[in-house]
Amino acid sequence: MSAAADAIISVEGLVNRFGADSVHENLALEVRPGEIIGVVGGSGSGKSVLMRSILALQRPQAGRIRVLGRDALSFDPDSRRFIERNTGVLFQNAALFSSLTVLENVMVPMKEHSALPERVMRDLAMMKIRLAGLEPEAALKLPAELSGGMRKRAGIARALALDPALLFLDEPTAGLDPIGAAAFDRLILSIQKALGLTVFLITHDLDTLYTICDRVAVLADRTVLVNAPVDEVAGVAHPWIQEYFKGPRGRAAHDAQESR
Ligand SMILES: Nc1ncnc2c1ncn2[C@@H]1O[C@H](COP(=O)(O)OP(=O)(O)OP(=O)(O)O)[C@@H](O)[C@H]1O
Repeated sequence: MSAAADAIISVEGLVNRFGADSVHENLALEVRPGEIIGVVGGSGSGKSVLMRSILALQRPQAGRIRVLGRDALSFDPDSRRFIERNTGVLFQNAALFSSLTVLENVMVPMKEHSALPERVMRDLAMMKIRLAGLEPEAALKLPAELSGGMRKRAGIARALALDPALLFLDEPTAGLDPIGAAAFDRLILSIQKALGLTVFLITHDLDTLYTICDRVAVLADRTVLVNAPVDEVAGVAHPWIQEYFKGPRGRAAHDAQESR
């Protein structure tokens, strides 16, 4: 079987343009089952647009996108539902419903996609809340009553509500202090291992790349320049890559990994 056939996400020939602005031209990306792929690139390089295209929240001008063996750009409602049912997403601001408690937020996808009795949904939602590292008391709180880190954990619990095969995380450690960010990295890794998930992770956080990502895809020049293990990527002779990985923060993250 070819690598493309093995891929859990496969993107080919992707084109995204907004008016005269071209964001992606002939972009290709493959994500393998069970890996954590870190997606990096400068601000405005099109990381979120790529994630939104894969999730069919945004229609590209051209390209083929397959997710879990289905055509992600198909209008067929069964394919759409299958992908939605098997995909969890943590958006940048966690995007929780502000008038619902954490527990109710986690139950939203269950109510939409399953016919389980309310009591069973509650028990399952409590399991996800614990899995995301929240105390059970957090379940009855509103998002506004939580810290930023706890809101992200609540967002993870909701993303895991339907036991997805694929988890999308948009800058999960943004806005967290370094200790909170390191704890969140550990959480992502432990959940990924426990559940055998494939994780698509947009980040600017070099520590995240070095500590938990199996491969790193760099978006630059409107395409994926390279998709490889972090040490290989850091050696690629491209101005943005060199500035990012060999600048003071990149060197510190690399040295921290070496001393682990
Ligand atoms: N709906 C839209 N309409 C017009 N332009 C858009 C739209 N969505 C994104 N863009 C543009 O596409 C480009 C890529 O945006 P995107 O949000 O994907 O960047 P990013 O790599 O995620 O950036 P950041 O790291 O700052 O979050 C930007 O120039 C942005 O202004």
